[in-house]
Amino acid sequence: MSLLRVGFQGVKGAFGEEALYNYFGEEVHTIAVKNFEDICTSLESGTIEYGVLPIENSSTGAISDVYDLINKYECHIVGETHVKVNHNLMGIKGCKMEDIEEVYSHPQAFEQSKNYLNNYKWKLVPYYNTAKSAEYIMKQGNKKIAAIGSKKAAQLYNLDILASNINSNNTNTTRFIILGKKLMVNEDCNKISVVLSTEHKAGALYHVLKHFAENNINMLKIESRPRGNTPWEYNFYIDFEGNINNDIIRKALEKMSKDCHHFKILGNYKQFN
Ligand SMILES: O=C(O)C(=O)C[C@]1(C(=O)O)C=C[C@@H](O)C=C1
Repeated sequence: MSLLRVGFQGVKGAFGEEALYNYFGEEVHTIAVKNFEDICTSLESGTIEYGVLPIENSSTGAISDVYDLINKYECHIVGETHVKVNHNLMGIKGCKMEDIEEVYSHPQAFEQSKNYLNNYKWKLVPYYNTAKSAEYIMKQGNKKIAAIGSKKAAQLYNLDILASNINSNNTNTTRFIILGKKLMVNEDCNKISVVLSTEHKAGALYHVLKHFAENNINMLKIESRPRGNTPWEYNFYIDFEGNINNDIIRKALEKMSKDCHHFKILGNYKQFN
């Protein structure tokens, strides 16, 4: 039997890899890619059947690049999972705090560890991914550079942890989405994500959102992102409860789409709890 090919960003020890195993279990063929966008292009080309991307963090909010990607590419959200994210400062064996001059990590990790990092004057170097930063530190073998990442990354790349759990918030959690090529709906799906844009006129968004209230549909989240080529116009990403095979939901979605310029169902999946 051939294993499912599932992609994550980074290298072994990335939080994305942990999310992947949480969702699919260990019996999968994992494929590591360099950038978030590579997950979407790999789905498009068929190199992977599913991909895992971080979309939101409990302390720092939306991961905007991923919001933009799921609108840009023909991919769909087929699931979600949460990972408790604890960040650790790590350096090569024998490295001491006073040796450190530069710290490598993903910008999200810097943001999530802001309070701790504010106590030091280190140069923060944004890098592809937390685990990729740990791997880089190992390869450099230089005591002046450290990385921020998972405990697993420290173990895998033979690094010493100099400070553990440096995240500002001890409930720090990242929500990951599972992307597939097609919309997948079964009776367990209870969360829907859509992206839409409206005309730039008074009441336009209200006319879309009123369908939620009128049909007693519970909205879970709304996020806005610039549309890019039309300054000061926005795409709205909305998560709400429901299954698209339900008549009330289907009719509400039809009406909503008529009140929008752009309307795309991103996915119907089982909410993580
Ligand atoms: O997966 C990783 O290790 C990453 O570096 C990415 C990422 C992210 O983009 O949010 C994943 C989880 C944490 O929130 C910090 C960083």
